[in-house]
Parts: sequence; C-alpha cells; structure tokens
Amino acid sequence: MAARTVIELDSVRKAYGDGTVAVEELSLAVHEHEVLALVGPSGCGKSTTLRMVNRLVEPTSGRILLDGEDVTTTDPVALRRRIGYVIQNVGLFPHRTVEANISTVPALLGWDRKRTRARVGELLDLVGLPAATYAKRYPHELSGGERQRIGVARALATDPPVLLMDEPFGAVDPEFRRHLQTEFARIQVETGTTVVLVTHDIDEAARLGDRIAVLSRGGRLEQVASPLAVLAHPASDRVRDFIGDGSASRMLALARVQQTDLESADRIVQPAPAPVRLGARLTDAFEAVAALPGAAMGRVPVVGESGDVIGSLTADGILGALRRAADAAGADPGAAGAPGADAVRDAVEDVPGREPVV
Ligand SMILES: Nc1ncnc2c1ncn2[C@@H]1O[C@H](COP(=O)(O)OP(=O)(O)OP(=O)(O)O)[C@@H](O)[C@H]1O
Repeated sequence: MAARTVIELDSVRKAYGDGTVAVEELSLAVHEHEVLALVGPSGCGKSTTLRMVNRLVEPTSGRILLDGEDVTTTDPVALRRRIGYVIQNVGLFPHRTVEANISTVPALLGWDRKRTRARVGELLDLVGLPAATYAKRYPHELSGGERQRIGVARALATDPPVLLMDEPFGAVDPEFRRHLQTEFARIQVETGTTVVLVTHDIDEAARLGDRIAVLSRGGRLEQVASPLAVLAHPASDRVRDFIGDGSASRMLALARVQQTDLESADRIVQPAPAPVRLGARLTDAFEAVAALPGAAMGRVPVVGESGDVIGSLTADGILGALRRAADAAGADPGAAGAPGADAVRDAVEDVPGREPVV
C-alpha cells in the first residue's frame, strides 16, 4: 500500500521582497512516518522551504497541504501546534527551567499540572536526560548537546505528527553529533513522527533519511530518492557535485550483508576470526575483512540468527553486495563507469587477500 502523504508542496515558489528567488516551482510529497532529508548547497532554499510549511515564511505562489489542508488557510498558531520545529542552537528560553521550556506548548493548550509533569518526565526519558537531574536546570547549565536534546523534547511535547528540523545537530562537535543522530533515529522510530530534516551534510542525510531530496540553487529539485539511489545513481551533475567523493563508504554504511553474498564456510582458516552477522552493515563486514591477517585468506565467518556459522564473506563478496545495493537503487552496477561500480571498486581496492577485480 502506498504511504500516505502528510505534507504536499505543489509548485511552490518563494521570491523575497528584494527579488531573490529562494524556491522555484517546487513539488514534493512527504510520506507518513518517513524522515525526508532536504539537502543542497548553502543558499539553495532549504530553510525557506521548511519555514513555508509552518508559515514562518509565506509562499509567493503554489500550495502547501498538511493532511490535505491548505496551510495558508489554517490559523498559524493552530498549525504550529501540529508541527514541531527544531532549529540549530535550539532557541530555549534562557530564564526558564528545562521543565518549563518543555511545558511551553502544553501550558498554551491548558494541560493540567499532573499531565504536563508526566509528559515532561516521559520526554526527558526519551531523550536520555533523567528528570531528577535535569528538570530544574536552566539552559546555561546544560552542554550544547543536552540543549539540543531538550529542544527535541520540547518540539515533541504535544506529540505533533510532523517535526521540522533545521540543521538540528549543526552546532555540536562531530563525535557527539554522531551520537545525537543515533539517538534521534531511535526516537523517530519509537514515535513514528513524520520528519523533514534540513541539512547540508550528505552523510547525515544518508544516515537518517528514508529519502533524500536534493535541491540546487534557486530551490530547484534535482532528485528525490532513497539514500542508496542518490549515492549510487545521482540524477544530474549538480547532484554528483554535491555528493562529492566518498559515496562508496556511505553506501557501505547503508547496505547489509545478505545470504547471497556468502560463500561456503569450508575455507575459513582456523583459528577463525570473529564472525559478522547476517544482516550486519557492510561497513562492519568491510572492517572485519580489512582487519584480517593475510593468513586468513581475507575470509570472515558469517553467523545467522541462531549464532551458527552459515557461510563466509570475502572482499569480493562485499563488492558483490555493494553492486547489488547499487543495482537495487537503480544504477547499472555492471556498466563500466557507473558511479556505484566505480565507487565500490575503489572501496575494496586495499582489502588484504582479495582477488583482483577484473
Ligand atoms: N528574508 C530574506 N530576504 C531576502 N532573501 C532571503 C531571505 N531569507 C533568505 N534569503 C535568500 O534566499 C536564498 C535561500 O535561503 P535559505 O536560507 O532558504 O537557504 P538554505 O539552503 O537554507 O541555506 P543555508 O544552508 O546556508 O542555511 C538565499 O539566497 C538567501 O540569501
């Protein structure tokens, strides 16, 4: 069954007062429960697009529908209660405690104290910051990453069906950013919230997005597809330029080890290296194969759900898996020069023990 469309942009255009065209004839549908990552170079209209959905910016022409209802005819205050909004640096109220910050919208909606307090506790648990420690703190008593998480908790307070996030992890250092991304992915799966995530970081988009929409300057939609399809088969030179190098490693992170990638377990050299699980990310399999000493002939055992060894994986198996992933994403993996195939070839080039790829 086709996913339900929650947000629909229909030929939306935004020209600012000074004549700058930020968004040009943009048509795009966001499906229920998905994370749609909106990416593109600086100034390509990502934030403008996001802010038109919750009416912080009014479109010049075109229509934006939320659950089939034209947002321009919806009361903006009522609209924003249905749409959570998280921005970089969060914008927490500095003189209010964490608890009061998260309670902002519930208070506007007239929730009683008991219900609000229970909800604050739930949300703090959800973002991994226990109420006993954090509820009474002020924003200046939190780290940047903690503030960011409170921003997410605040945006989710009334369980909005839609969450708009504008560079939500932009202000934190790379290592913690990764951690927040993992947390966010977990929370999104748990809540099922439909999310539009603006980022200029293709890795973040590939990691978190169910689909990626790539915009180019002037707010033109270049491609909207799954992360693998975008990485393996960029629709235009502008998309290819934006993705830049490194798409093989991103594809490794997105594809999984499947039964068809395996060879027999017979040739595993003893003592056997630590196994990889069927269904593991190719990144993990790649790292396991790359770490093998030469004597192991570049072969790791693969275990099934029961923990039994069901086969072995080599660098060529990983290459095959990447080609399959590229294939499934729409590229022609066999074609010389197909971006997926080239990227894959480069990715496995230095793995010890692999046969040369002909
Ligand atoms: N209020 C405004 N008045 C005039 N031009 C604006 C205004 N806001 C944004 N713009 C312009 O519209 C274009 C799109 O801006 P927008 O902020 O939507 O891009 P973006 O893709 O989110 O950029 P970034 O990644 O740098 O945040 C830019 O050229 C910007 O200068």
